[in-house]
Amino acid sequence: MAPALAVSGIAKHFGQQTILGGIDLEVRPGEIVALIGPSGCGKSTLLNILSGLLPPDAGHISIGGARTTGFDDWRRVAYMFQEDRLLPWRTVRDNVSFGLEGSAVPRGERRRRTADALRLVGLDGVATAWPHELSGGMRSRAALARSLVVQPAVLLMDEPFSRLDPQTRSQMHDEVLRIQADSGMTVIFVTHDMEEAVVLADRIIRLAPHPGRIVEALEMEDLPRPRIPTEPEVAERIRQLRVRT
Ligand SMILES: Nc1ncnc2c1ncn2[C@@H]1O[C@H](COP(=O)(O)OP(=O)(O)OP(=O)(O)O)[C@@H](O)[C@H]1O
Repeated sequence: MAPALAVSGIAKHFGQQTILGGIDLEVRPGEIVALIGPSGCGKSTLLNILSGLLPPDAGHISIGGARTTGFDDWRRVAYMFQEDRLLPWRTVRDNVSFGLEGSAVPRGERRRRTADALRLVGLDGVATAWPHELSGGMRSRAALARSLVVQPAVLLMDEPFSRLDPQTRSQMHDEVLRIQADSGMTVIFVTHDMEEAVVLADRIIRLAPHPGRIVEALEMEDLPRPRIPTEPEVAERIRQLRVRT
């Protein structure tokens, strides 16, 4: 099967600085990949390139086996940012349906998909609430629903849960794993939280700076799920990862 996402020779420069110096990566359909590495090594830059927001200076990206050529190729790639970016003047439902704005999806289908996405994250009861009425965890769910409404083949997340308290963060991890298992979508996320990396990822990719490059890929598939961070085997993986970074 073709990789869900493949990048080859991706490079990016800002001024004189080489931020990414030739990244090669293949992610298979349904895989969950964590990108880790020290601050400034180019994780967000790589995610911005994978999302189609930022053009690379060299290299190319394929989605589902097809080389990307234009905006439309990224239709089924969703991007969840560190901040939830909810629009305060829109209800929860209208924030979620915003994910489909500008797409060719007809109105009835939009309504249906929005309701499905809200149900999937457990927010169907607060569809008409305003963002300021929501808790941090609910805002995060709304942001996730806005990403899911496009029915993404690939979900990119840049430290999406870093602002949540540990308990809510752990609930969001369960949600992501449940939704991934149901949908089969591919997930690539950036994190500084080694516990998050171990609990979620099938593979952990470590980057190093100057220039940003991949230095290690750790297969995690041998670690049984569900992964409870306090269980000895899981705790040991987290500890090993912390020592390495
Ligand atoms: N638009 C830009 N213009 C100039 N330099 C930039 C730009 N965006 C990022 N950089 C620089 O590129 C480098 C990599 O930034 P990036 O945000 O990708 O790193 P990161 O690994 O995600 O860091 P963090 O973990 O702190 O989020 C940094 O040195 C940053 O200052």
